[in-house]
Amino acid sequence: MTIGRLNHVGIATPSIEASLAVYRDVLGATVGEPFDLAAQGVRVCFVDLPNTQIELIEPLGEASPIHGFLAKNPAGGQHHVCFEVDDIAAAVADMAAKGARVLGAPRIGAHGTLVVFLHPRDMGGVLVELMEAPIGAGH
Ligand SMILES: CC[C@@H](C(=O)O)C(=O)SCCNC(=O)CCNC(=O)[C@H](O)C(C)(C)COP(=O)(O)OP(=O)(O)OC[C@H]1O[C@@H](n2cnc3c(N)ncnc32)[C@H](O)[C@@H]1OP(=O)(O)O
Ligand SMILES: [Co+2]
Repeated sequence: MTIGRLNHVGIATPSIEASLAVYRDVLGATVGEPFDLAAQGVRVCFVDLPNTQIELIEPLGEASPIHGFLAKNPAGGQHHVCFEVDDIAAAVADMAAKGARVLGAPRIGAHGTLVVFLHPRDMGGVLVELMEAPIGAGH
């Protein structure tokens, strides 16, 4: 497996509305509309940049996978990086064969394609998301 483009950087925040205001009103970026992704336990808002996206994520309740992160980092902060891959099943098999802990089965992510996470202890302290690139993404 070879990782492809940096699809997005995930930023955990206690308030999507406050964070998107910073990107839109202070930094001048184009921000999308926030939406709930209940299956992943997060509310999401994308910030469009010329070369990638910022993914603002706010927890939907205490069962959210980012609840613990925000308990340790109440102001929020960088949570994960997401790289595109061509074939997520092949990527999962390759990562497992190389000893990286794959966190659960692939599931539909915020872009409507399959995503999977790799444990930060096996990724140099960074939570890594692999995302199957949309067909026709042209990379
Ligand atoms: C919007 C949908 C989707 C998309 O399409 O883009 C998303 O991005 S959803 C994003 C949120 N979802 C996830 O994060 C799912 C995967 N995450 C997990 O399974 C867990 O969060 C976790 C990574 C296993 C952490 O579990 P948790 O119980 O919160 O923490 P622990 O205390 O057990 O942590 C163990 C260990 O890992 C360190 N850690 C935790 N989170 C991070 C992080 N974001 N970045 C770097 N390191 C992290 C934590 O500090 C512990 O380290 P040690 O103290 O050294 O053990
Ligand atoms: Co993400």
